Parts: sequence; structure tokens; C-alpha cells
Amino acid sequence: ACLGAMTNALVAGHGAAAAWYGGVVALLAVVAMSFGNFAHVVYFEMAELAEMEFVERLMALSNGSESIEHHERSEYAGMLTVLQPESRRFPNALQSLFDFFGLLLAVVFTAVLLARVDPLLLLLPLAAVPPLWAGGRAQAVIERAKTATATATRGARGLFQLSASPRFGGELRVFDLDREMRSRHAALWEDASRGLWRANTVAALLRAAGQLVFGLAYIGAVILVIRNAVVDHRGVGEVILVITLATQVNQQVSTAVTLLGELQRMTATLRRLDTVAELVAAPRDVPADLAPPERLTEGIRLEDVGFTYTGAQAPALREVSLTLPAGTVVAVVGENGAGKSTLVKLLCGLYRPSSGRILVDGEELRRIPVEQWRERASAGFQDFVRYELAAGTTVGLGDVPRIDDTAAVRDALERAQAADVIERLPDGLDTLLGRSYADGAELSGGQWQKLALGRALMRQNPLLLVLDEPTAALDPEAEHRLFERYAAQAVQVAAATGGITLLVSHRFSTVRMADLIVVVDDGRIVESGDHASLMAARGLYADLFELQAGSYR
Ligand SMILES: Nc1ncnc2c1ncn2[C@@H]1O[C@H](COP(=O)(O)OP(=O)(O)OP(=O)(O)O)[C@@H](O)[C@H]1O
Repeated sequence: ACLGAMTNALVAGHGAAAAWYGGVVALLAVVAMSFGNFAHVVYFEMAELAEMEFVERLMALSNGSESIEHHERSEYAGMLTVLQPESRRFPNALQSLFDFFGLLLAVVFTAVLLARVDPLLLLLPLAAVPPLWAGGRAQAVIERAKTATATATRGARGLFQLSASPRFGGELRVFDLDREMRSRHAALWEDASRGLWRANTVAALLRAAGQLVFGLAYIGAVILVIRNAVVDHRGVGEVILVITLATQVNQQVSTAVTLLGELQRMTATLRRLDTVAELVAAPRDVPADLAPPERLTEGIRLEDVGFTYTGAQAPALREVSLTLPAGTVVAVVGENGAGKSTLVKLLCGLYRPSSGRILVDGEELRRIPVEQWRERASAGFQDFVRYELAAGTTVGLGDVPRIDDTAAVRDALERAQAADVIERLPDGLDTLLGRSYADGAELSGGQWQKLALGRALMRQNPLLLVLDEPTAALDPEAEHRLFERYAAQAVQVAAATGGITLLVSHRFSTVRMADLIVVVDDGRIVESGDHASLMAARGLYADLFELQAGSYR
């Protein structure tokens, strides 16, 4: 309005009035710009908080669930691939949200001004509907393409990480895989890009079609005011005002399409997060209403347990019936892929049996809240984690309430025969480990594994201690010494809590000292007993034992 009045005053030769109106226009422009700067600071701060919350929710969903079954679902992996980079979009989304409210105000204001000139001009903001609708469709096409190309994107990212990781640098060079990795990466990238490119082209066409409709309305509005000026002898200021407003509406429409696209993108992200939550949630058919026993008296019994991984053709375990007596060391042996680790994961509550039951002192394991059960269990896994933290913390993580208890950490290291690893470090337990994030000390595979074993021995009096190939990276001599000592201690621990130690190992010299040896073959238990009885039975265990003993002779 000020712009129109200023122009009319100028044309009429009223210089002072034109100057006043010009001053008001300039003042309004300065206020708008200053407000924009303050808003920028606020939304930046809010975006940081929102991004942090989003990433933490994603982490909690990934690792806070009872089961790890969702990690096997390709749908989950696809969602995560799309979600990870989206966390960086929060600043844009929040800015869009703020800008959108500002834009709405501006649109209303512009519409009132247009209506004052000629009610017919109200059709101009209405003509914004087709481009907005087309913008919405365009963003939906892009979101669908992101989901459809997630597998290729994930593959390409995986290959990039593999190539960039110092851990695999040696193998990649020995097999001269640099070019092979790059060409596979390029193929996957091209695959993903092609899908996204196609979607972006369709989206651009849709947006252009929407803008075209608006463009026609824009031309109509200009013709209308020119006609008004010529036929009805309206002021030139009105023509200039309407052309300025129409240009403004044009800008507002394209801004609105961009802002709505950004908001739609964030809505899709939040919807994906909900889908992840649904995939992760494992519905319960029985209440978790029992506390784990203080001490085991009978032991852990598996009754007809079967388990099939999500998406797998064949079961990994079938009809497993077995008792792990309280206070014993039980060894599980079998060839690669027999089902040993699967059995271990079921006992840790990482998966639920597909059929059958697991009983802890006669009570169903699934009725014990899984986090309480895990508090009374401990594990050294085959694929243990290399926590790149201070050495003492890396071990102390095995019992978080005592993470800073140096005496407890040293004791666990002693029992894991890992004290020598710490002795060689420049700052002992305070030495930072690993080089992925900072300049820490690098350890050998066996040294990392010794620390992982120390971590597994941190918890006091667990009811179940699982050691799944915990010493594969140690030499046979070191493994043998470790288990001789460990077995002696296990007797004391077992007397106190009736705790069971479940040991998975390929080394028969270690296995033979177990109270009970269970032989797994193709997902079934084919033999069980102590070393002497299994040797006397001359079955699979005896064959495997002889084979290994023979190779050492
Ligand atoms: N996450 C998984 N998803 C689908 N199938 C799996 C998964 N993990 C294991 N399997 C399959 O289940 C079967 C048993 O695997 P498991 O890891 O229990 O064997 P294992 O006896 O521990 O072998 P190894 O001695 O090689 O560690 C194998 O056929 C394997 O291919």
C-alpha cells in the first residue's frame, strides 16, 4: 500500500509525501530483515536440539529393544539407510516451519491488498493451489524413490566404509581389490542415482506444470489491471502495486512449494521413524512378571526348542532338548554353521525361540524381564566389539555400575589373564585405545580379545556366563592355561550362585575339561555327556577329537 501511495504521490508531483511513504517502505524492509536474523539464531539452536533428540531416538530404537531380530530385516536396514542422512535436515525443516508461518501472514496480507484493488484479483492466490498440489506429489515421488533405492545406497555406502577402513586395508591390497571395489561401488551408486534421477525428473516436471498454471493466472492478473487502468482510468500507482504484488505472489508460491517439500520430507522421516519403532517392538504374548532367581538350583532347561532366523529357509535349531545343570561348565562343539552361536543367543534372550521353551529353574525365561535376565548374565562374543576408549573403561563396560572401580577392572583382567596387555600400554588403564577417532594405542587381535574376555568377567556372580569362541585369537597354549585357571575359579563361583558357564570352542583340548559337552550338528543335539563317555561312545565327538588330536601329534 505504501509502495502504491508513494508511486501515486511521485506521479502527482507530491515529493514530500512520496519521501514519507518511501521512508516507511524502507523501515518495514529493515524490520523484516532484522527479525529474520534473530529468528535464524533461534531456529539454529532448536534444530541442534531436535537433531540430537532424533539421533538418540534412533539409537535407542536400534539398541534398546529386547530382541536383535529386527537387524535381520531388510525393511529395517532400508529405513535406517534413508533415515541416517535425514537427521542433518532438521535445520532446513525448522527454518521451513518458521518461514511457512511468516509466508502465510504475507499471503493473507497480499491477498487483502489485491482484493482492495479488485476482488477478481483474489483468484491469483487461489491459482497457487495447483503448484502446491503438484509440489506435494513431486515430493511424494522423491520419497518413494528413496525407499526403493535404499538397498543399492546401502550397498554403496558399505563398500565405501570397507575401502576407507584401516582394518581392511591390508586384505584389499593383497588381493588388489581397489579397482574391483571402486567399480562395484560405482555400479551400485549408478543404480541408486538412476532411480533418484528419474524421480527428480518426474518431480521437476510436476512442479513445472504447477507453476505453468500459476503463470497463466499471473498474466491474467496483469492484463486485468492494465485494462482497469486504460478503461476505468485508474492510477498508475495501482498498476505498479498490482504488478509488484503479483510478482510477490509468484515468489510466495515457489517459496511455499519449496517449504512444503521440506516439511513433507521431514514428515516422511518421522513416519519412517515410527515404522522403525513398529519393526523393533516385539509384541509379548505372556507378561514379563518374574524376577530372575537369586541363585540357580536346578539349572537351565531347553524343551523342544526350534529357531528359524527371519527370512531364512531352514531352521538354525530344531527340537533341541537339553539341561544345563546349575553350577557346571558346559561346552558346545560342532562344525561351522551347526547352530552353536544361535543357541548361545537364545540363552542370552537376544532372540526368542520360534518353538519350544527355555526354563530357568523351572520358570519360563520369557516371563523374566529381559533386562533383568541380562543383568544376571555376561558374555564374551565371537564378534566382540573393539570399544575405542580408555583401556580400563573398555573392560569396565562389562559392569557399568563399577566402570570406574579400578580394583574390579584389574581383578577381571587378572582372571582373563589379560593383565599383560595393560602392562605394555604407556598409561596403563588410562591409555586410549584405537585410532579410528583419536590417536590411541593400537592392539593386536588377540590383545583386543583378551580385553573382551576381561569385560565378560567383570560381572559378579552371573547366573549365566557365555564364552563364545572367546579365545579364538589366542594361541592354543594360552587358551589351555586360561581355561585351567578359569575352571578352578568357576567351581567357586558356581558354589556361590549355581551359575552356569557355557563355552563354545573349536579346541577340543579346552573342551575336554567341561562337566558336560554338547555336540551340535545341523541344528540338532546329536550327543552329550562328559569327555570320557563321549569318547567311549565313539560318535561324532570322538571322531572330531581324534582328528584334532592327530593334527597336533
Ligand atoms: N543372522 C542370521 N540370519 C540368518 N541366518 C543366520 C544368521 N546367523 C546364522 N545363521 C545361519 O544359522 C545357522 C547356524 O549359525 P550359527 O552362527 O549358530 O553357527 P555356529 O555353529 O556358531 O558356526 P561357527 O562355528 O561357524 O561360528 C547357519 O546355517 C547360518 O547360516
